[in-house]
Amino acid sequence: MSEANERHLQRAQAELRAGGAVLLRDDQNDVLVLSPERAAPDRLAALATLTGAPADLLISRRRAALAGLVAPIDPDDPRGVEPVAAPIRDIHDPSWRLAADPMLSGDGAAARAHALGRLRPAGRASAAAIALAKRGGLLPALVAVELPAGQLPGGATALDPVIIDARLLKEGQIAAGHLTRVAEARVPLADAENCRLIAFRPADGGPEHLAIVVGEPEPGAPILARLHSECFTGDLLGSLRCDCGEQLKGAIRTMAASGGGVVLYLAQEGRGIGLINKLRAYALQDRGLDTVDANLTLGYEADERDFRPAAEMLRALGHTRIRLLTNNPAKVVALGAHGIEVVERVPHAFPANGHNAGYLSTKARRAGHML
Ligand SMILES: Nc1nc2c(ncn2[C@@H]2O[C@H](COP(=O)(O)OP(=O)(O)OP(=O)(O)O)[C@@H](O)[C@H]2O)c(=O)[nH]1
Ligand SMILES: [Zn+2]
Repeated sequence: MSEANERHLQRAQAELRAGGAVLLRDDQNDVLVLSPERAAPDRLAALATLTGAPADLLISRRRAALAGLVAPIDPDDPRGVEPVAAPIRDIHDPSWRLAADPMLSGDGAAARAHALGRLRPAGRASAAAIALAKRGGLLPALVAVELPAGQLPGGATALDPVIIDARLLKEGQIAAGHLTRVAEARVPLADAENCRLIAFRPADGGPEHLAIVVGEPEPGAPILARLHSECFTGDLLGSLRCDCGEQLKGAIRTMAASGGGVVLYLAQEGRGIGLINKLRAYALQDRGLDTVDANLTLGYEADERDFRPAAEMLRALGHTRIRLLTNNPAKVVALGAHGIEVVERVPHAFPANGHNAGYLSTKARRAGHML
């Protein structure tokens, strides 16, 4: 993707996050959207009265099923993450918001069914809008109106939308972007005195990824490496809900004890759904869902990560053959697909504590982790 397009996407994402409107253009039809968790009620009302037709709530098919709008859908059915559109009968009647509530709280199925009309599959521009919301760490639930391609009704000018080409959000184009190595410093760690941090900045202006270079890993040799997705709760606070803190410190210690290695600290909090949504997923887990179903309920995939930036960083550091510390076979496959040879998978498991046994067994049972 060109730098101008990356910049444009970032602008659209920021606008949606700030409660503003985005118009996504496609050759079928355009769609004008607002995020109901961010946009002011008067803006939502202005959007809903823009054309003669009602505005739609765009949500995942699974969320629609959980909200009682369509028949239940099997947890492993891939159609669950497809976006659907449900007409909002009256934007001023807050019942429709129950289907856009992260927790799907209350016993609002009847109210939801009354507040929302007959569901239909979302078009391409709407699917792109949902991808934009996900990129921005928002709940994938949007209020939208469909417009004929290339037209913007007079009333829409007041909403002052950022206009983007929906095709920019096609999968594969959004993620990697090229990375620029921007800063480097020596940072002695308690567990690894000889340590350097190298920061990489994505072209789209997204958050930076870090390489934690422990010791002196030899370029060309199959070095020890770990892909570690950011976990504020586990890495920083020592949360017992997951195993991230131990895995991070454990990797650094293992590398320091064996001559060196590289931990890639990836800005992919919550397996790519962001911290806010991870906290929402935790709240759903406290109601009995497992980590996979919690993500799916929010309208996210079980794992939204793209490991291309990791492969790119390894290549930039001169390491194309690695021994990967992981229990996750998907990381081995993803690196292989992006030109990094994983010559060995090194198991990286830690004993369960009193809080994360269920989390770990779900990883093994539903995400194929070798635990
Ligand atoms: N959505 C979600 N993310 C979680 C949850 N618990 C931990 N995470 C995130 O999961 C990620 C953990 O990733 P990693 O440890 O890199 O990877 P992994 O897929 O578990 O694979 P390993 O290499 O075997 O550790 C971090 O971004 C955490 O924030 C959860 O319950 N829900
Ligand atoms: Zn964690």
